Amino acid sequence: GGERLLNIGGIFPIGGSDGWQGGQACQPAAMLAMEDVNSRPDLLPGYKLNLAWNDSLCEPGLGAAVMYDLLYNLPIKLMLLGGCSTVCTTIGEAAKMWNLVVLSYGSSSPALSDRQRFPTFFRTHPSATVHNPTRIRVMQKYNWSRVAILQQAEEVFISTVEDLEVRCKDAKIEIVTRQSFLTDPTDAVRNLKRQDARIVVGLFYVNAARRVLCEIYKHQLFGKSYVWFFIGWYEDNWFENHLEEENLNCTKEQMRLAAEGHMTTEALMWNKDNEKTISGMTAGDFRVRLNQALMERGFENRSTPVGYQEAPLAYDAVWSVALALNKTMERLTDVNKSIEEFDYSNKEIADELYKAMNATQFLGVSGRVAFSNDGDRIAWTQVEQMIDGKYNKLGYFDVQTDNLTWFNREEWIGGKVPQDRTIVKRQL
Ligand SMILES: CC1(C)CO[C@@H](CC(=O)O)CN1
Repeated sequence: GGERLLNIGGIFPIGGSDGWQGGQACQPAAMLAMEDVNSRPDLLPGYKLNLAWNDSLCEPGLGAAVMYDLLYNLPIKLMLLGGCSTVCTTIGEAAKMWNLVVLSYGSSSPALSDRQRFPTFFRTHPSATVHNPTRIRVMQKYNWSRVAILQQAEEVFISTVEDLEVRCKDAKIEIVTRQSFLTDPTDAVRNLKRQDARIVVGLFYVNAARRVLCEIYKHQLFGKSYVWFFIGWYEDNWFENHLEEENLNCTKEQMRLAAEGHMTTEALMWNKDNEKTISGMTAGDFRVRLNQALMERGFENRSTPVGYQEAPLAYDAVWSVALALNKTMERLTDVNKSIEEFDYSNKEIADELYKAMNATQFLGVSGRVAFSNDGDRIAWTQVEQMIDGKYNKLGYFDVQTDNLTWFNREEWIGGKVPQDRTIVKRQL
């Protein structure tokens, strides 16, 4: 009661069917964090953080309209929370006109790691390029120095592959071929076979992944002589679902056979269950509270809403904002200024807010929260392998310390590590 408000804006992708409707779980998660930071007497003393938000449907046009509505109406907002990549490329670029920091909990596009275009953009969601050092590290572990790339022609995968190519060159790993397709992977998969590709990195959305897997089956590009790297954030039995409705002419058994043994990489978005974080909760505690909040909104606990996996990123994004505002207020007090003077044109305060966000460091429910100079989330990744139709954790990779934690659980169909090329035995 009687506290003054510090206002921030929020744009969440909730409705619609394009892109990622992750606001369904991320907006409730953000509200949990709002509750928690506002009940901390040591944070923003004398003030209460207030979030004004609206739904972008993950559409850039509507996202821009929501942003203008937030910024052309009082109260003045001190920062913006953003969701999916397409919306963040729009608001992230426009925000500099209002000297506003934009913090995204749900954007993976590598294009957003560009300080020229997005000078005030940060994200608690890692860029899709976070997988690449992990892919390279696993290739080096098995001495694979001849690999192929198969990708869907989508912006996020095109820019991820560009990053992967640079890293392969640095690591002296030859990319024997790079095949891309729009919707039908038939020709691309056939070309992989023609080039005798054995170790393939596949980058596509989950519906395209099913089409690729069926082609892999038809061209027999699976089994003891092949290793496929797929993306790890598809739903668990993605390769058996929706086969009829997507007109896949492969049976469940054929899809399972083709999928056996493939590896995946993904960014870790949930901290280790039992470690206490800045809020006092463990990630396990957070999961319980999030499930409760989602039940109260009518989500049955069977159907996890879109964005459940990314919910810790939204929770930690609000903590990042609160900590940055807190640090800025302390610094402004030292120079006899107040954050209440911010009016979108006050560069001095905007610079303090930027510097505070840039220096963020804390343990959140999504793990250690820190940003690179491009505003990118620095995150751990995990490697899994499909064994008997189930994903087994093979290890974790921390790119900052170049540390690979490996459990030695991998299994190879032929009983030994597949080769990256045909070995021609010389007749002695
Ligand atoms: C891991 C995934 C599904 C990647 O896309 C993000 C959405 C986006 O980049 O627009 C959300 N998280």
